[in-house]
Amino acid sequence: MRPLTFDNRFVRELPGDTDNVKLSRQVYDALWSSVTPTPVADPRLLAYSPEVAALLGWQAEDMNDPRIAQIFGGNALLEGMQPYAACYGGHQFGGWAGQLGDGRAISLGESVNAAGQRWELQLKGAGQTPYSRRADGRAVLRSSVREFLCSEAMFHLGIPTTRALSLVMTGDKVMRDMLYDGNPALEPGAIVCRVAPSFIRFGNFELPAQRGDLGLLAQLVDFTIARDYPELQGDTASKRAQWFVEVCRRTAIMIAHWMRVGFVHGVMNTDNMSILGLTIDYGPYGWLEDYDPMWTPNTTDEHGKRYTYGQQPYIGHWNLARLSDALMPLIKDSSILQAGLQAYADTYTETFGEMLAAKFGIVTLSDADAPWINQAFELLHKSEVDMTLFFRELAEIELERPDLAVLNSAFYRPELFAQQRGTWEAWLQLYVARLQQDGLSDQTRRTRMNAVNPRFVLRNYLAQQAIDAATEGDNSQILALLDALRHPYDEQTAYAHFAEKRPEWARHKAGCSMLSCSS
Ligand SMILES: Nc1ncnc2c1ncn2[C@@H]1O[C@H](COP(=O)(O)OP(=O)(O)OP(=O)(O)O)[C@@H](O)[C@H]1O
Ligand SMILES: [Mg+2]
Repeated sequence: MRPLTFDNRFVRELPGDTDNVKLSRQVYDALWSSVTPTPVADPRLLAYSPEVAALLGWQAEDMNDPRIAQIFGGNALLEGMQPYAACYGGHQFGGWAGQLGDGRAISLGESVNAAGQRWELQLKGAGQTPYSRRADGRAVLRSSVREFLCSEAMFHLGIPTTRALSLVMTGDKVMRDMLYDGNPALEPGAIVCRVAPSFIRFGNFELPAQRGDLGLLAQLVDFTIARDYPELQGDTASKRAQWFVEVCRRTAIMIAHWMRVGFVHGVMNTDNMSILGLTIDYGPYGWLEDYDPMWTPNTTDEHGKRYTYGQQPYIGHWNLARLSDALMPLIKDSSILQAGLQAYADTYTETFGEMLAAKFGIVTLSDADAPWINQAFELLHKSEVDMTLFFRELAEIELERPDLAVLNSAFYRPELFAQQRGTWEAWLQLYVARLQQDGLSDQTRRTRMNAVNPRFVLRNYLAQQAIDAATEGDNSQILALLDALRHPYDEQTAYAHFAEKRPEWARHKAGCSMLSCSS
């Protein structure tokens, strides 16, 4: 196996915990604790991402080395790794939750590849840390398969995200109450190795701010700017101001992409918001099937409906406002923070507007387009239409012979389509008239639309089928899905079965239509 070069700036430049016990506790005056992964019984590599391996400088022969399962199962370290768990807090479901920290994520080190790119490696489910609270620090197979596949699916969809290098089954069992209904059971354990330039979250800044530790806060802010935003220029105050605006901008772009593809994060607490604007923590996430802005996959949020699809742009703003509260004692000038929040709103509106235009195959949207676009979304909701299939098939409309039949496969309930047929026909006329104004050929429009409207997303039931097979010892579906999701905008007829709408059996099944945070 080719060696990796490590340059562990986070632990080298920032203060760490002086106490070396794993015991769950409050950690002050420090941003991390040194902690090694807890060994597992029989680590086996179930899958890996060749693209992420390549980022590190590894090829198939490196990944086939038996030491890979040992390292990414937490039983061995590579030369240069300095494992640690980060100390952070967060607002969860709208309230301040105090210290949280990496309860089960252990960063192994910051590898620097031949091109000079920094990729931090982090195990999720590697055992207890000082931040585990009352939990075991482990992760189950089902949640690890979901994290592994979705990280890579999101990347290939063009969405900023943490990546996943490997999926290792540990050979140990983990006790979980999957539905939080008082029926805990043993499940197979697994570990994902995630990869990102940085795993710093909004919550890393909030915790020292809440504790009034301005020195620590300033150190972390200036470290983040120096390591992760090296392009920012100027004196310290100016860099901090530009940085906050940039964090806001990136967060807006990330969330606009989620809305474009129908991704619902499910648990947008501030400890799950990356300072780089990357999608992080693939827990109870889900993909919209029938279009419903009020849908959330997270059973914990079933009644609160805080983290539904439609709320995400607003929650992004709310979370940035909490980050801005944390930075206020440091940045002091509220107009700077206000400018950042305004940049969030403006960037979101502009980016999502462009995406919406592209999704419908329109060159540029204007206010005059609002009525027919709003009507389209109302109809999608009322008629129970699959969002992904709708936009993909909409590209097949021909201006000379517009025919609603191209959309047939997107309807979950044909009887609703039949009932609302007149409204749909009227809408189609408006849409076609609007397309004619742009004068694009059918072919040009189709190509443009298919570049932003995926054929393949990680449908909730597909992930569950891959999990069920893996639990029986068959990883072939994980590999097939990983492969299909590599080219989400291509037709890939060989994978047509992964593009089908949710089957009826999955409508109310756990793991397919609803997920708890238990993982
Ligand atoms: N130390 C832990 N051990 C086992 N399970 C945990 C632990 N910490 C969190 N979890 C599980 O994960 C759920 C979500 O927790 P949280 O958002 O803190 O982070 P996470 O999912 O562990 O990981 P990350 O944000 O790093 O992706 C919790 O409801 C719990 O089920
Ligand atoms: Mg989390």
